[in-house]
Amino acid sequence: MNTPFHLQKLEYREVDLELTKPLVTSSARYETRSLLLVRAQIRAGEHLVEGFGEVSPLPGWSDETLANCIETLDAAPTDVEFDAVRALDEVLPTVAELPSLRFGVELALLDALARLRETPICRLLASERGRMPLASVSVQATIGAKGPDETVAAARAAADEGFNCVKLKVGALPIATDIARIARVREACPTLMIRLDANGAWTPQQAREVLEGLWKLNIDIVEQPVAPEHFDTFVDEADALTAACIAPDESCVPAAHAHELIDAGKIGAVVLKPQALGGLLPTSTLIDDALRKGVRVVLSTLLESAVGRSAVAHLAAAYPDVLGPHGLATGGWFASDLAEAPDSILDGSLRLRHGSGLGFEPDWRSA
Ligand SMILES: O=C(O)CCC(=O)c1ccccc1C(=O)O
Ligand SMILES: [Mg+2]
Repeated sequence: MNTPFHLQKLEYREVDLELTKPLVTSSARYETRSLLLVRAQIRAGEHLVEGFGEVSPLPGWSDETLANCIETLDAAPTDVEFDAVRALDEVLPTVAELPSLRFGVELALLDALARLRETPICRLLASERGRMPLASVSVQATIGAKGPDETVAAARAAADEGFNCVKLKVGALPIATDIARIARVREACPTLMIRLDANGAWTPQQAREVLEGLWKLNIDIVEQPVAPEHFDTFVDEADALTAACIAPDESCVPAAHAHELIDAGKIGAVVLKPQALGGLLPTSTLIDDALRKGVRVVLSTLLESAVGRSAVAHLAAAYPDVLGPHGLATGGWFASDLAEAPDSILDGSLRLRHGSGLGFEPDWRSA
């Protein structure tokens, strides 16, 4: 990835994509997804290539807004030299300060560079570590905060489609309802891997009660049971086997805190969202850290379009030693998207698109 190149142009378009139904979590409700589709044009020797990226901070998830990103991008210099994509932090420091903007611009550069090399992004990333990429990655079915009957129906449908893991959103409904939902899914699907994501909604006391009642149901991971301000103490006070099932998600932002949590050796798993962590490369540093510490990694999206989802899928594919399943089965939430064909998920595995870079070119004109 140490090919020097010249960034000639960095353009963007604002895109609003409609969701099939509002996404409801314990903390927010989203009806459409607003993002910037970024296009970078790079020159290396006599070769001119383009690459695409997506900037999509999720309102309520971080302080950065699309307006901040636009303002910063408008003011950023182009016509700049890079000796490698990693030089982004020095070459465009204002861009690097906003995680989603850094993610989108870095992705456009990686996509362009991979196209220049005529190789998929996953291969570019894997070859840095002397690995071959995976052709498909294991993914979980993410199920929203629906009532017990609907939750069971969604979990059954996922299991019938071949998913071996579901993640239930919890914390938005009364605790007794959540417990009933989880117990009913376990009863209906005895061999399914079940994960939970509370998005920080429970108080430490509530989380303790729920977690105590859950061990019989064989829950794999509980994402962010309590809010970030309580998370570190909560983990410190949890017994070792409970802590092994707890994974920070919101608590992984900023990335420096994710490094701290991984290095402290107190959690069994970590959820990493490259969109919130500043890009694929900063996330890969965190994955390397987690692998060294024996912490399981789940890669996840922040409700991105096909561009952002593909980027995360390429990162997952670049790490054959990271099993997931990853939080990448969210393409179905979009009524319209930036790729022509939907994500190919069969038997709980997402197949990477063949071709250079991301494996497809979003339609710039109609975006
Ligand atoms: O991780 C997944 O399974 C899918 C993505 C997901 O759950 C999510 C999507 C948008 C915003 C927040 C979250 C989350 O993990 O909390
Ligand atoms: Mg989460």
